[in-house]
Amino acid sequence: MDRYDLALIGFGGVNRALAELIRDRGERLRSELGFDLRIVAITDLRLGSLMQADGIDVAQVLAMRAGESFAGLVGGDAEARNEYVIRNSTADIVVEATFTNPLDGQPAVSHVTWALESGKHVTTTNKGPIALAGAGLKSLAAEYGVRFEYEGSVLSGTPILRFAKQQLAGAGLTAVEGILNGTSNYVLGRMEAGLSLADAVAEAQGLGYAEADPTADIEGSDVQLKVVILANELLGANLTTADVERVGISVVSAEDIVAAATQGKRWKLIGSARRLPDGTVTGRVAPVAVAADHPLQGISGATNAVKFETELLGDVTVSGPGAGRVETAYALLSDIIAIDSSVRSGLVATSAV
Ligand SMILES: NC(=O)C1=CN([C@@H]2O[C@H](COP(=O)(O)OP(=O)(O)OC[C@H]3O[C@@H](n4cnc5c(N)ncnc54)[C@H](O)[C@@H]3O)[C@@H](O)[C@H]2O)C=CC1
Ligand SMILES: N[C@@H](CC=O)C(=O)O
Repeated sequence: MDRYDLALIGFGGVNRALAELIRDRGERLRSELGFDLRIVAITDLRLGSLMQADGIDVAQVLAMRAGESFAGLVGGDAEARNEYVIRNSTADIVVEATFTNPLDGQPAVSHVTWALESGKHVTTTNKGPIALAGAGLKSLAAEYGVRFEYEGSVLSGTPILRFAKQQLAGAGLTAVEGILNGTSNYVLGRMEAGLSLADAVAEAQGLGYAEADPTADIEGSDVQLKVVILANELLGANLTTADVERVGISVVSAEDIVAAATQGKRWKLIGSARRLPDGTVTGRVAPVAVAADHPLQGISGATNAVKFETELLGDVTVSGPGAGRVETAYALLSDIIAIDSSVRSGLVATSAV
């Protein structure tokens, strides 16, 4: 396959960054990866829908200003006609990057369902579909002979899901623990520097780290979804969010931060999943004041880190970007590379369109 056509569902920070990568690095990606990427459809609540089977002029849509809509363009419509576009566009791959809904994953679960049912591969950075409907969507992908990829759902562009599945296979993974949210880690660091919680959150929003509703970052529900994903994907569990106890960083006051610093400690929001001796898997999210000798103490800003506890290797810790528009767009690219690999090895078709 020498080209994949993409439908972008949601055109916010992450999918715009993917479009910019295609615009700015298309040639380089082609020579490094052996295929072209072309965008043939976009939908967004604020812009509407656009379908152009011969390829959308990416520079033109990236230059559109707030308040403009796709309605005036050939193949454009003022409404985000997600189901129609997902089912009827000529895309090989649907790229889902709408808001994460931590309650039921909708409408992203439907977006992924429609794409798989219409024989299109899916890549998503949206945590809702995999944490809240992962098993069903994976079965659907298998039924329709397409790939469902979601590397960016945990640690954005840092490829810890594939790393653990492929490189730690057979090592006897027993627990996963880490800093899994870039916004809260950034905010805690800025509060150490004297900023208020609200000002620090505003900075994280400006940098593209925060969820559309940053309560998910601050109150821990974003990490709760990620703990569910890690437990189910890597520890063979079947957890739901109700199984994962959750406390967010709003309980940590400026005074708590100063008090921890006087003891050489730093507050971190830690998410963990652990297999107990009886085989059950537990999950937890809570802020912890970690001491200087803790491997996660030095992880600052939007950087995240995960410690994998294994029977054969002991602890293996991976750190890298946990949030950010370009970093997360890279996760989508890594998923497309995984899809290409399956297509080239004959495991799946380009798409069933
Ligand atoms: N920004 C980051 O660092 C990371 C983000 N993610 C996830 O990636 C996804 C996208 O993130 P961002 O681009 O940062 O969010 P964003 O808020 O910048 O963009 C989301 C876009 O989706 C659109 N949208 C929402 N609901 C829609 C619907 N029903 N139909 C059509 N369009 C819709 C919005 O208008 C918005 O433009 C989210 O689910 C987020 O949790 C995952 C890892 C890191
Ligand atoms: N808002 C999230 C984005 C990635 O999942 C974070 O800050 O980690």
